[in-house]
Amino acid sequence: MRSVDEHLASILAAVRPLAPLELDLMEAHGGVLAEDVTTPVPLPPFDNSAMDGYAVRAADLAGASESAPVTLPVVEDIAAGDGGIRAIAPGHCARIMTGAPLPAGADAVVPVEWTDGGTVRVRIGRAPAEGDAIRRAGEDAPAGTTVLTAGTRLRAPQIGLIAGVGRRRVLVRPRPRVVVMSTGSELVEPGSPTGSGQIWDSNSHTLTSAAVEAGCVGYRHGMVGDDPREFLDQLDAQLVRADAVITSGGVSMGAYEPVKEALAPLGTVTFEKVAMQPGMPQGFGLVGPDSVPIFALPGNPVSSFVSFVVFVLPALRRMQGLPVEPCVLSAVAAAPMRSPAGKRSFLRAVLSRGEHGGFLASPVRAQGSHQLAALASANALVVVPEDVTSVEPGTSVDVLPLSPLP
Ligand SMILES: Nc1nc2c(c(=O)[nH]1)N[C@H]1C(S)=C(S)[C@@H](COP(=O)(O)OP(=O)(O)OC[C@H]3O[C@@H](n4cnc5c(N)ncnc54)[C@H](O)[C@@H]3O)O[C@H]1N2
Ligand code: MOO
Repeated sequence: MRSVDEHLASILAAVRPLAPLELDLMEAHGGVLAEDVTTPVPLPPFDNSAMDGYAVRAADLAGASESAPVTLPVVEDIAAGDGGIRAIAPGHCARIMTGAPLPAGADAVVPVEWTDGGTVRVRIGRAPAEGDAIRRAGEDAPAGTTVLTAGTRLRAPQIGLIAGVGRRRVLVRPRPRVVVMSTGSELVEPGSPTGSGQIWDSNSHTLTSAAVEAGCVGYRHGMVGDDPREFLDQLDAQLVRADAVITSGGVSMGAYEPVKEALAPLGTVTFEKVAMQPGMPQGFGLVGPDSVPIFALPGNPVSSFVSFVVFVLPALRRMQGLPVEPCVLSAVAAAPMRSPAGKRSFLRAVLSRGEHGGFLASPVRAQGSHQLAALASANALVVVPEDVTSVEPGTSVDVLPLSPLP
């Protein structure tokens, strides 16, 4: 039997990062930056007001209070976007709005709430300190600063930042397009009634969602029956839109194993027994003229999801130019756990904060590779190494979190 590490290494050796493309920001969203982004201007680009109020010279208001307010003439109104060059002389002030450029000579902004709101003269009942309510040019990032580095996932704030430094297009590794196909003549599309012996196709939904959560574009092709010819035809039609293909089912020892029967003769996809639980039967290889990676995962719902986490996720990260090492946490086992000798087990568990701030891993009650409800109640996988058959409560275990940390 092949080890988990050997199987993963052979996958990673075959998978390359996608070529970077220059994309418009809205298309780049979700991709991974393939260049460093430097701001050509300071951020903010000019000194401006943080409040709606009055731009003043702080010295003019020294000692101002509610009982001894100071009245200043208002020489002008400055709105956000106002492009003129403005200045205030000693003993004067300007009405100013949030985001408007600070006039020369002003060194503080008094919020309108401290005043009577006057437009010709204004009475101010509190003394500001120098610099109050002023946003200085470059205080967020001086001109020439690298504000984002290659390898950063472009989520909403990063997209906003690139727009904020004036760029419309950016070089990214695009989101890999992942086609997901389920096989099995027992499968029915959810929403349609099942007949005797039939079940609804959950795997294509799980795996497409997992691909999207991994930063990819997911194309759920849905189900193919148990005919290898039909499977190959449909695969062929899907390859035009695929950077990777994931299939589930049809890879074990049964009489009808369409994925294995269709792909094994190609000579570019190999089927292995991997020493893990769940997820033992695995296929991986390259298909089509563009050598698209294909992951032929086992059909049991928990097995296919665990296989995704252990093998597909690192490959999809490699395709995006991201580090592939999983985030492994250390937790204390809250209950006993068992694992077959010679296999690496991935037990479904709930990770929580323990009494002393560390993590506690509580295995969920049902550990069968068909038990989807139990999987959905878990937020982590406890990894039990090949040479360990029993884990006692209170001992330390490695854990792969499946969702944001508790
Ligand atoms: N004689 C042996 N039998 C089996 C072995 C073995 O080594 N020798 N391995 C077992 C293990 S481990 C696994 S895992 C499964 C893998 O089987 P397949 O990949 O061939 O998958 P299927 O037989 O098509 O389905 C297995 C199971 O999963 C259900 N399934 C499949 N697709 C879906 C889907 N899209 N949505 C929901 N459920 C799905 C299917 O109905 C079966 O119950 O083989 C064991 N057998
Ligand atoms: O290895 Mo199978 O994936 O246990 O059910």
